[in-house]
Amino acid sequence: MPVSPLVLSSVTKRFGHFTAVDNLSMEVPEGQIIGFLGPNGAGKSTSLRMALGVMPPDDGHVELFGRAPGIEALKRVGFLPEERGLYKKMTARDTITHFARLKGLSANDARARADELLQATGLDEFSRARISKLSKGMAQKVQILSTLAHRPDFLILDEPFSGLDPVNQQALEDLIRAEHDRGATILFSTHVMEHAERLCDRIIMMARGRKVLDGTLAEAFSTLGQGARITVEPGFDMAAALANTGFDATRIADEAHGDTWRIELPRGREAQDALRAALEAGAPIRGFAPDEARLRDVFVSLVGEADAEALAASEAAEGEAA
Ligand SMILES: Nc1ncnc2c1ncn2[C@@H]1O[C@H](COP(=O)(O)OP(=O)(O)OP(=O)(O)O)[C@@H](O)[C@H]1O
Repeated sequence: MPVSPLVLSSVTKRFGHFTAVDNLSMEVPEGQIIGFLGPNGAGKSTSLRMALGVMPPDDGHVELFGRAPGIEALKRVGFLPEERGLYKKMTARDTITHFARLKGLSANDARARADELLQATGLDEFSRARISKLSKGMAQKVQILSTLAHRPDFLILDEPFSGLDPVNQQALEDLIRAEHDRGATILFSTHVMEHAERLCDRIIMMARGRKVLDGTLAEAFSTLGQGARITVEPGFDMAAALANTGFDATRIADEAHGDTWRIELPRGREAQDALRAALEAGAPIRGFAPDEARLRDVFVSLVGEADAEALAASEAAEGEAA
């Protein structure tokens, strides 16, 4: 049996009276891409810091490649922290070379690897530019390349997509797939569920320090029954309107043009039946579609509206920052 790169067993972390991570157990098996999901403040970064041994848990224990986190295991890890930061006066090439050397590559190998990565990601013409001259997104790409320069067996990326524009987000998805094809195991945190939907073998969802889901994408979607989506004028309470019809409604998005509700379909009833019930209940309908479940719907259905609002707030904060 191969040793899993990471196992957390009943790990808890408190800050004063506040429990940031509550009795978390999770495993990252070799060769998988795992998405670690949840809104800001869910406890993702704290869990990753404990995984690396940067912060000891108050309870429970951590195994990185089968042992308590230590120097040998950490050589096999590439970690992108949430706090970004590079030496501003170094060039892009020297930065990547420097990090690769710190992790044990020879000077020649490190430089060759820096050149290869800069070329593969379209940054070769900036290879001799100082970090201070690069855009924020480009500097972040250089930091990501520095994280994987030593060809780590295990990549731990804390919010790697945050701060990148859509083109660079796509490029990063491609890079993660390429690293996976090279044989790396990958754990990345995000509050943007769509990246996980496209990339992951498995996902682990967190809310308020607790794990709320751990499984394959198919398993995640199977927690939702069949459904329909109905968009109504803002403010209309679909849950109340359908209260006696046998359909459960959860608001999944509120936008200027209307509120979208997901209607859970009991066995044997169709999306059209839900539409009919909504019309009979006087709903001011603006849109209707049989449901194509998304991961964020799984999250909302598992954690309820309060945490769903926290997720929406994280996404909004990201939009402002980008
Ligand atoms: N060193 C600390 N001292 C006190 N509270 C902390 C500390 N680190 C984290 N917290 C709190 O623990 C909670 C979990 O934070 P954490 O950073 O792990 O969440 P997260 O899911 O990674 O979200 P984010 O993306 O915002 O970092 C938050 O409420 C945060 O304020």
